[in-house]
Amino acid sequence: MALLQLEGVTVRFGERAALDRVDLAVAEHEIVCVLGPSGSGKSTLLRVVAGLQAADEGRVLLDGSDRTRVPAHRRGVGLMFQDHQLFPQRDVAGNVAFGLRMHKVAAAERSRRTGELLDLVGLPGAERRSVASLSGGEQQRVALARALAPEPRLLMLDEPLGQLDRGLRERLVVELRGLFGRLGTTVLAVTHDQGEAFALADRVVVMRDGRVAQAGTPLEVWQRPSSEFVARFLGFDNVVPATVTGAAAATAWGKVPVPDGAPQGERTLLVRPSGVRLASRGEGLAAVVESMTFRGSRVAVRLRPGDGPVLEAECPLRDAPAEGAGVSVVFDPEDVVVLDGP
Ligand SMILES: Nc1ncnc2c1ncn2[C@@H]1O[C@H](COP(=O)(O)OP(=O)(O)OP(=O)(O)O)[C@@H](O)[C@H]1O
Repeated sequence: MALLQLEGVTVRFGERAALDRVDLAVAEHEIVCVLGPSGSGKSTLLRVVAGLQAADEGRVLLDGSDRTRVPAHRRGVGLMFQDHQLFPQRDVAGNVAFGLRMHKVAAAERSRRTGELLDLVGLPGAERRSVASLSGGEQQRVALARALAPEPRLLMLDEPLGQLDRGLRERLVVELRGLFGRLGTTVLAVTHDQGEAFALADRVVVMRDGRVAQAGTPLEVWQRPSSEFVARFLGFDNVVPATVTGAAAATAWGKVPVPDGAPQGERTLLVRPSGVRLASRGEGLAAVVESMTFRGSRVAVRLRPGDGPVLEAECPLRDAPAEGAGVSVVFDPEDVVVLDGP
């Protein structure tokens, strides 16, 4: 049975549905990340599960029992907000133990648990430090320890690493995944950052205008975006209308080979940059190298073809072409995805 289940949940603000008949299940011990553009309903989803926002329609079930009308403080879910909202006048221990105090846990047990949690989040012995003296990343860890202290069955995180710089986020996200794995915490997290979501989650849910556009493992979503919207949201730009006939598609870039068994007819085609191969002049679609972005040992190449829209290609650093050079492009069907629908 799912630990958390949303059935047809709708939340309206005036005419507009911030959530529109959302169905979602989160299994025990699962880490689910909700992604989507600004305004797609991510925070509203968390607030409805936490009981901070009433649902106009539908049900929220925890452990199979309907909690739609149960107030926030009795739902047994933990929530960590974007701006981590630590109490500035309390020290680190005072912040971490806050929820335990609310639950009337005795002082000795509180301090034992606080020490244990600070070890867990990588801040051993920080009990007496003032929160103002902590770096952004340390404050984030304290906020996390505070959210974990009452041992919620379900922990909800709203942009958990939102304020931190990229390097720290990348490190913390790996630590968090390990931590949740060890504790067996079930997590529903919201983030803008795809990299973060894909690194943290067992499953990602992409939202669009209050609805679930796609849900799946990071690999599934990355390999097979369900729509042009999801493909573009993931940062793919090579998306064009196509007519698929047999093993090839007619596009603005000419004929593009498609994988075996691809759906036929009027479709939308995604070509991953890794499937745009630069060949010796004369073999395929003629294009000019417009610009390049260096990403470690690989180069993202922006191409201006003679026909059709700009193409993003990717190649190893050693094969990087010269800017302004004329090249030929051939497409690798392995990296072509025929999206469902036109
Ligand atoms: N209290 C409110 N009153 C009126 N409209 C609201 C309220 N809360 C949210 N909305 C609207 O509902 C929609 C979804 O908002 P929500 O905050 O859930 O989006 P989000 O995906 O979390 O966005 P962001 O990534 O910018 O935080 C938006 O159009 C927003 O303007």
